[in-house]
Amino acid sequence: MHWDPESPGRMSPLEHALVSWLPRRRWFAGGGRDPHRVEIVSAAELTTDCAARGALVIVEVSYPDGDTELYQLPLGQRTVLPSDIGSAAIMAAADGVVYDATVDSGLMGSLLAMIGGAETSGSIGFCPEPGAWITGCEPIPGRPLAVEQSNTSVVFGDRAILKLFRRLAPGVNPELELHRAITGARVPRLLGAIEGTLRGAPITLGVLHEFAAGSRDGWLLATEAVRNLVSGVDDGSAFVADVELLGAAVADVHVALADRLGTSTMDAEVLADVLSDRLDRAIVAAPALARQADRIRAVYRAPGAAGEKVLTQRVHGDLHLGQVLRADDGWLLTDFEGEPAAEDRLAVHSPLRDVAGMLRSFDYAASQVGDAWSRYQLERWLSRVREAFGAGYGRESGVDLARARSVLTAYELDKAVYEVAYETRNRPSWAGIPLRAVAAILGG
Ligand SMILES: Nc1ncnc2c1ncn2[C@@H]1O[C@H](COP(=O)(O)OP(=O)(O)O)[C@@H](O)[C@H]1O
Ligand SMILES: O=P(O)(O)O[C@H]1O[C@H](CO)[C@@H](O[C@H]2O[C@H](CO)[C@@H](O)[C@H](O)[C@H]2O)[C@H](O)[C@H]1O
Repeated sequence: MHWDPESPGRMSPLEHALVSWLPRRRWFAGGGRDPHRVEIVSAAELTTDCAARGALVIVEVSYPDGDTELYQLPLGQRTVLPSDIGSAAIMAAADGVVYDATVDSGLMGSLLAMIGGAETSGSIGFCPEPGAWITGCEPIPGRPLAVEQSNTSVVFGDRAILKLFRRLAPGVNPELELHRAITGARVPRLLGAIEGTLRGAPITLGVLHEFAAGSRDGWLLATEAVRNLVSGVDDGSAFVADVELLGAAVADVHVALADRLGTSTMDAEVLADVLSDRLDRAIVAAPALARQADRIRAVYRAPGAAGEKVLTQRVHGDLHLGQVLRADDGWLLTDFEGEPAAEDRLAVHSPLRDVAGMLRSFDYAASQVGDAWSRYQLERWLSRVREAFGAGYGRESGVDLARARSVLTAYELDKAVYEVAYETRNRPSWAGIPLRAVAAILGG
């Protein structure tokens, strides 16, 4: 097949086509660089009952500066294409077109059935979780989510959602590792996974979860609440009450992670060094931060100066309103992969890191509208939201956020600094939101 690995050194026609196709994908993380070489390093053939061939392919992308990255490409090949294939087509060959298979509902159905059937293909295993309804299931057509993010998620009849990781790193993906550990906590139920080995190391290609049908994400709900507040539809109290439940859900997940994966302590000086390294990297993307660097580092050092120890554990790592779903029976936390492209040298953090992420997210939501009167209203609403989140979090975890103020402030500042870099790279017109937060924390 076109996706069979070639002998090293030569690029196949498909690899050539991928050199220009890949950088145009939303999930491609090359940071504006164009690869000069793509090599197929693994291909696991799919078992299909439709008129298509398919495979889960792993490619290694090389850049002129010597850097390399691994990506997963689910590929299909057909002579008669599915309708609406759009930009999924990669290469036309005499025996059919090769395309991104996530748009092919039949091939995605085959993938689901392979997980249900506990199949293996090459070095890849399709693994149902014990007792999950997926075991032995028939293929259900799958449709990709309209919003493409860092990865590609495919929904099966509102029953299951399969996240196919795009950029791959050796090792078990934390999304799978943490979900397996905290089954029963406020996260969507894990139904299965696609995992295997590459060059002798474990690798996770996909995770399958119960789909939270009818749920809405926290960002939609928060920005709707902000609009309703400023247009006088209501006083924002309904969302404030819901945020207390969100605080309790985050605490529930933290308690489960601590119970099942353990806790440890860290000197606050170590945390200050880690946050300081992150600041150095943020300054590369957003040099304007350099002017405030000394004052930022002073905030990071404050807990150490007070002789504090920091309780650490596995955490979510990139918690914000877009990562929480309000389902009929309460909030669920999703997407445990941590920050995209995280270069953090710590595997564990204080759970206050996630609390800080949510607090920053409320600020983002409140920054979506803006004249002087609404700013005044929104500042008051924001205090209520922060208080409600802290109350729910404290009730469920026993942690009094007011007593953890200096560590929490260090994490809030760290998140705002990260956001300045993230926005400068990805959405420059949003950079003012975290820049104002950095100034407010330093001034307060
Ligand atoms: N179990 C689920 N049920 C319903 N929607 C979900 C579920 N898990 C994730 N989603 C939605 O799918 C989208 C992509 O998920 P996410 O984990 O954030 O992917 P990515 O890693 O690509 O950022 C998000 O909009 C999220 O709200
Ligand atoms: O969802 P991802 O894991 O890709 O997270 C990245 O992108 C987020 C934006 O989509 C970014 O979040 C920032 O913007 C959000 C509003 O769009 C806001 O709610 C968050 O608080 C803010 O951090 C996230 O930081 C980034 O890692």
